[in-house]
Amino acid sequence: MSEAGNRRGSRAWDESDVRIRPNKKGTRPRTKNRPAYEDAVTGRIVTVDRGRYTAVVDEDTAQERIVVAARARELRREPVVAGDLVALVGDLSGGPDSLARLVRIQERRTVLRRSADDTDPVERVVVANADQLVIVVAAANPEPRTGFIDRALVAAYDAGIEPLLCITKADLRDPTELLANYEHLDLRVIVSRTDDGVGVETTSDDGDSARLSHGAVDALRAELDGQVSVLLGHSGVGKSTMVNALTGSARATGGVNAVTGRGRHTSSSALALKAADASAGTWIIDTPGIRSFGLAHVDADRILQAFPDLEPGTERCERGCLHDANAVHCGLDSFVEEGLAGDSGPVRLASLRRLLSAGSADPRGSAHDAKELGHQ
Ligand SMILES: Nc1nc2c(ncn2[C@@H]2O[C@H](COP(=O)(O)OP(=O)(O)OP(=O)(O)O)[C@@H](O)[C@H]2O)c(=O)[nH]1
Ligand SMILES: [Zn+2]
Repeated sequence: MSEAGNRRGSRAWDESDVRIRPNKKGTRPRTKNRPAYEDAVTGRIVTVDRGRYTAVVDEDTAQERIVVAARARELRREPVVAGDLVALVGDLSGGPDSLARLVRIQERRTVLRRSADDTDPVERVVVANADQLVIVVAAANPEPRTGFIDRALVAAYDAGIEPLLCITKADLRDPTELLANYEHLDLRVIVSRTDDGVGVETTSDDGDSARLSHGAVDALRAELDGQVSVLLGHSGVGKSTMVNALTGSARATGGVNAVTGRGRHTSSSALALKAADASAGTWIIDTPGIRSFGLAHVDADRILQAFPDLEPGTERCERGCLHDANAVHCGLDSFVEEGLAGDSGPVRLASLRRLLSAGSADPRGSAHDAKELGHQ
């Protein structure tokens, strides 16, 4: 992960930021043809809707404002998504009907992709530059699915994004049994429940009131502080109830208007929201309609990085070993048997293998899962 200084405001534009169409003669170096855009301003994309890119500029200053932009022609083929840091030129006033021009996309630190599914055969980038993936699962109603959690963990590890498990509705069922599946992972867990007496008053996007326990909301707020966090969860788990508790009334009263200058967010694209009373750079990216992330290109070695106790054991593996349950002569077996990964080695290896199989690219399996996860 790059330094915090790169996170916002800086203009670390890279030569590889953008593909410029080759010039017709093809003789001069491309850079000479590129407009300098010296007056470009950095914006953070909060949402994308029908070819219009909503960005926040001069973030965390008195001039913070929302600017709507269209992509410059040379960027037409580049996806621009929530969380992207972009260079904007033109009318940056943010006034009604003003339209800026988006001329460059800053190199992304991380990328989350949506899985291909029946409605869309292509894996697509949905969120850029996230630091954390908050996997929101209810202890009950709806029933938790460990397969969903496992796939989300794999997607996070693969993307180099820190996962965090948020269990909601612990007032309905004790989540101890569910959490036992994850106790051998190095995974932060926050357990949330309603607290009818003194809980944080909040409302779901559907208008249901709830009081969430202060302890959980505060703990989550602390984990999110200063970070860009993506929230992922099935419909009904209490995600919007929690997001509204964290972002305050602006969103609960319908709107992203505080952030986007528009009415209620109806499209299913990701939406970045500013957390209330948080440090600069604290963003929560909600992902309506996105229930899983692409696992087609998952690299076992990247998952292994989340298991530093096991990783040295792969030196014993044959080249191309997948380290999964079907691997023959996987060096991890003897490494763990000899106790080199400590007492928790065997259970950690079992967890690793479960995750590796959750991320396996069985086309029938993933199509089935995509349906089960209720993709929109
Ligand atoms: N018992 C209990 N109910 C909760 C809790 N958190 C949220 N709820 C309720 O669960 C229902 C669903 O919550 P939402 O916040 O709408 O869930 P969501 O994940 O945003 O669902 P979608 O809006 O469909 O994406 C609402 O009636 C909430 O009041 C909780 O901790 N305990
Ligand atoms: Zn191996």
